[in-house]
Amino acid sequence: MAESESRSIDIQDTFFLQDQSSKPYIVKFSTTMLSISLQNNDNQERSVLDNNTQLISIDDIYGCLCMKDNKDPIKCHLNIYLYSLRKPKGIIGTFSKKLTLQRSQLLLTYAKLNDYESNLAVVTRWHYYIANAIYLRRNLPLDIVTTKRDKRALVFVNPAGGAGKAYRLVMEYVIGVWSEAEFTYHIIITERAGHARDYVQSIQLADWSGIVLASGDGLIYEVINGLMNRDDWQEALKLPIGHLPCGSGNAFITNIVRYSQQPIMKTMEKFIVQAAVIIATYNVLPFDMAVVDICDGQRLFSFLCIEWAIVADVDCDSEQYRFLGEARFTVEAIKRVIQPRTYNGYIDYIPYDAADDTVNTNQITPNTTIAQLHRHLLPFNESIPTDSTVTKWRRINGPFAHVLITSKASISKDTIASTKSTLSDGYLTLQYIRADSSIRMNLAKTFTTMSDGKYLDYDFVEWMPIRAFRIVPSDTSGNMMIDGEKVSYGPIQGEILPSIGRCMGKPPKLDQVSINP
Ligand SMILES: Nc1ncnc2c1ncn2[C@@H]1O[C@H](COP(=O)(O)OP(=O)(O)OP(=O)(O)O)[C@@H](O)[C@H]1O
Repeated sequence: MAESESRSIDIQDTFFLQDQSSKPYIVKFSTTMLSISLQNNDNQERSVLDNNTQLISIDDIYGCLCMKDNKDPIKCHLNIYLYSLRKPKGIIGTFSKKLTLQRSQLLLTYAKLNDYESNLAVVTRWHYYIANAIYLRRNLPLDIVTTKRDKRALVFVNPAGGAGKAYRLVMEYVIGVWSEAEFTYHIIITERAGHARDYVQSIQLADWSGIVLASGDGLIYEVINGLMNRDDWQEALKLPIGHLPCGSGNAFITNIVRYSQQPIMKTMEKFIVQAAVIIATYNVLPFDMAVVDICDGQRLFSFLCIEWAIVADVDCDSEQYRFLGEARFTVEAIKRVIQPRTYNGYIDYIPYDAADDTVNTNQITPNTTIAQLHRHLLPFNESIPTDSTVTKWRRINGPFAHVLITSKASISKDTIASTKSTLSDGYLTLQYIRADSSIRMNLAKTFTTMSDGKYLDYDFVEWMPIRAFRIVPSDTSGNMMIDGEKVSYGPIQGEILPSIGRCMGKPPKLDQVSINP
């Protein structure tokens, strides 16, 4: 079927609904909507549902499958899978007006013709139209459509991530959704730290539709750095990355869901289903990264944050409470607020200026070098000029209590560190708190308002959008982290790489329709 033809389909037929098997319904499908109406005796159609519930938006359908009836040898079913805002089930739904995202299914039964093969042929045609409409509404970039449509996603499951439940969560909550969506994949269970990084350095890029990490943010960082370490990193970067939240922080998928404007599901089980549906029906979205040089000479790539001071200490030292899952950060933060440390050194930075010359991702060709991405940074042995009349660089001297540089809004599921950031806004946000006589009180206020980012409103928290930075600690030991992974302690510098990554996400939904099939 030509693409132009599939974009303008308009089909209708008569089906039975699973729970109302004696009444025929007229079902229409028109690329963006499925409508269901009861057929009257005089063959007229009549809406069976109230005004809010008679239409199903294609945006809320994540898959459909044809199935044989297990009793009647002639009937064929079209099972349609939905993930949509609905009233909660049971007693909560009776009293609550709030809608929540839920999986549901609509079973349409076809039995108009006299034999199973003929009924199956009709249902197969419906399946084809609906599946194709789901694919087309994803609006994928041409290179993905032409080279990746029949490819599987490479999925890494980290059995050591979070509270160690990744494999169980994937089997219990993800595989079913992906079968219903006909999303194909190949699973690898990581055997050690560094396994996924090594693996992606030698994959054939053409073999895979994308890479999915069932893990926390640490494995995403590993895979991004594995891809960036390839000679063909320019091509490798085009593989979309998906995230199933199975770690402690799970910031990557949190930022993706935030961007989609869907409510973020509270429980781990519902959150992973939400991510599985996004991945199965993903749009390709760009995300910002940062190139980061560390003191031992390594050049690394960050998608989330560069931590020093108290946040790095909390992140690193909470490893001992890994069995607590996300709660590990809270336990360590309380300890650190009671006994705060001060961190000496200085921070150089270039303020963000939208008019600045930055790397345009469309300009990245197979010949682009990493050095060409790295526009503002100088070798560590060259000091940064600080005369503001001749340079864009500025300096802030410590001592500090808190220093954090982020490229996304959320640095974990429960922490918003930059309320205005999106997936790809083209800047990093530098924030810091000075170590002064109110340090304990200021840190207590900060940690108790991090869940919604309100701490950024306090006068003692300073923050600004920046293009590049260099942090030079004067202490010789401590914790320095990139995306939650510990790196060598010492001077660290970095620069934003706008929109250089691709992720499996969902654009904001402007026309959300409420459904109740
Ligand atoms: N089989 C394995 N055994 C031990 N460690 C592993 C294994 N596979 C991966 N890792 C390492 O586990 C580390 C943490 O992984 P991950 O990010 O998935 O979980 P997390 O740290 O709990 O979550 P978050 O990063 O969101 O806080 C990563 O650095 C990764 O290299």
